[in-house]
Amino acid sequence: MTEACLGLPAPAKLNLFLHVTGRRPDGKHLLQSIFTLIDLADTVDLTLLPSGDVEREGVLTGPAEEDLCVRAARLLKERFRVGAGVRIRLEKRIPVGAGLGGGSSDAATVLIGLNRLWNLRLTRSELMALGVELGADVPFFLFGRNAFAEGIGEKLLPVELPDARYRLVWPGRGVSTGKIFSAPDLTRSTETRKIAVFSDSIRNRWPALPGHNDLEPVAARIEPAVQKALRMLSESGFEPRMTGSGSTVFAVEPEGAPKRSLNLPEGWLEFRVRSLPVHPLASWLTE
Ligand SMILES: C[C@@](CO)(OP(=O)(O)O)[C@H](O)COP(=O)(O)OP(=O)(O)OC[C@H]1O[C@@H](n2ccc(N)nc2=O)[C@H](O)[C@@H]1O
Ligand SMILES: Nc1ncnc2c1ncn2[C@@H]1O[C@H](COP(=O)(O)OP(=O)(O)O)[C@@H](O)[C@H]1O
Repeated sequence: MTEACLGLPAPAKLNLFLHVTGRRPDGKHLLQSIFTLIDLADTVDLTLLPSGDVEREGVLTGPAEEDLCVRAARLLKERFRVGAGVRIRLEKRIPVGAGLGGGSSDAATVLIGLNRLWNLRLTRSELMALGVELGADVPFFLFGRNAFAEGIGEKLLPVELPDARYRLVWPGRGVSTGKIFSAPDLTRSTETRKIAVFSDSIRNRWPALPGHNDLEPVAARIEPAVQKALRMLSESGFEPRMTGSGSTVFAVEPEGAPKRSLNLPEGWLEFRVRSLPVHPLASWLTE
């Protein structure tokens, strides 16, 4: 029997490094990156509605057409001519526009949950092909485990990462991904490297992170709070890096290091998180 109500996790991600290696003919940027899942998560509640409506509740107040949960549900409903509907209740913990992939992860969780609630029996790769229509990070969350990414993030290979604790600082505001990618001073031609170069570096040099984030200097220029967050973590003895297009900065927290909180400006947030080896819903994804 199919459940009529599901309460599901949507974990955040970090980009351990992010290289911009070129552009596609449509202007989107080609990347190389390692994505890791972390245990900071939103909760998505899905309730089956026989009426066929897609309804939403929660803290996001923008137009429903821009809500990635609603867009994910409507995409599935229209593509597979589903008669049933859903009420989506979102409990948001992942800051918005933070480079933590919260919206993409929420959308991926909606796809995974509705696949079950609406009894669609779509495979992981079918869900990933739908997911990339919603955003470049969505396929990663449907892939279900830590990954080396190429293309715009849709070409994924599994990668083994050490179990790690990370310290995150969200500097009180988000940054726009579009603004970062359209900046004239963005480096767009970092040389493409083989995945082995990055995995060897992780094996031999951890907790030092491989590579760098090409989006970091641009975000730090556009949003001085990002620069300040990097400086604060660095002055506290960490080796900070920005995730994705920002605004969150993070650092590997060495095992056994003192757990002192940072003295952050008002409105900023600090998170201590652990890496996840697999997505909490990985067992719901079938080949
Ligand atoms: C940078 C990354 C890395 O994980 O994540 P975030 O930091 O946003 O979480 C992603 O590539 C974010 O991809 P995605 O989430 O699809 O970006 P969107 O907000 O849809 O993109 C906003 C705009 O940025 C540009 N864009 C985005 C992705 C890309 N690979 N090249 C681009 O040029 C496009 O002009 C797009 O219209
Ligand atoms: N469920 C959602 N959670 C967060 N942001 C969402 C969601 N649905 C739509 N958005 C929009 O997506 C944009 C990117 O949000 P988010 O995924 O949090 O950031 P990032 O891409 O930096 O990781 C925001 O501008 C926000 O308005």
